[in-house]
Amino acid sequence: MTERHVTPGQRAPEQVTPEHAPPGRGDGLQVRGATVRYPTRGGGSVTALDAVDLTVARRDLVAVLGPSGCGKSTLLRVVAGFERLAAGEVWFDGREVTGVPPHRRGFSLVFQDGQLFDHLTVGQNVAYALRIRGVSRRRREERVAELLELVGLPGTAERDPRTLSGGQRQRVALARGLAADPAMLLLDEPLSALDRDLRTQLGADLRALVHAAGTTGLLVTHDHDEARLADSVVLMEAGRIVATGSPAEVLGA
Ligand SMILES: Nc1ncnc2c1ncn2[C@@H]1O[C@H](COP(=O)(O)OP(=O)(O)OP(=O)(O)O)[C@@H](O)[C@H]1O
Repeated sequence: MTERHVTPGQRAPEQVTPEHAPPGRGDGLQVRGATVRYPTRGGGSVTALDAVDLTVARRDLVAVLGPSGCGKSTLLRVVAGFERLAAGEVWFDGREVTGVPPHRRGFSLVFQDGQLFDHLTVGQNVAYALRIRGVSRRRREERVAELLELVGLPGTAERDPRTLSGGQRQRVALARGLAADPAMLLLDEPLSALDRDLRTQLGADLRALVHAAGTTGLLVTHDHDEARLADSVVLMEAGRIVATGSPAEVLGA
């Protein structure tokens, strides 16, 4: 993130931060004033996101960290295009995408449990988006081999996903998410279903993977160690961003 060294209350007056720049300028993701309210039973509403500003520079991996219910997943869904905003805007690479439906944003989502298709092979899972796009079989096979290599599972294209470990399945889910060259990779607690060792292993690779794939990543997590893997960390509380900076700045050394 370009405002990596800026935390609330520490902004030098002469500094022009992306928050103050008009949306549309600059590469990467800009969320401006995003507000999401959910209706409650009594006819009122709960504010899940309260005028949130978020900037993610292209090719960075940013972690959104915070306690349960603080609005992390809602923010991720706003970026993905699954939430109706009560106020605010979402821009990517200088283009406003606020009203653009999820499948037209060119972003990929990876969830906690990977959600692989068990009736398909590993390779068919990874190639899924390419097949829908009509990419030739030969090119698909090449790309699948590249991606499986990238996630540390070379030579597994013919495997049945049910024979893989939890960590391997998450790697396949990441490869599948990257197959269509997404402009953004949106990761919702991608490691939390894994046991500690696998979490450490895959976590250590995650930032390198995002960088190697040349994509921009947003990682939602409630785990401090997981957040440390990112280039920068955004800390949320009760629907607001309360700190932004490098992992050391936000979480301490
Ligand atoms: N569909 C919904 N209808 C009503 N309220 C919702 C809905 N989705 C989320 N909320 C509320 O919005 C707030 C933010 O929820 P969100 O799922 O974004 O939090 P979170 O930080 O991702 O939590 P967790 O880590 O537990 O997944 C919470 O108070 C939650 O109860």
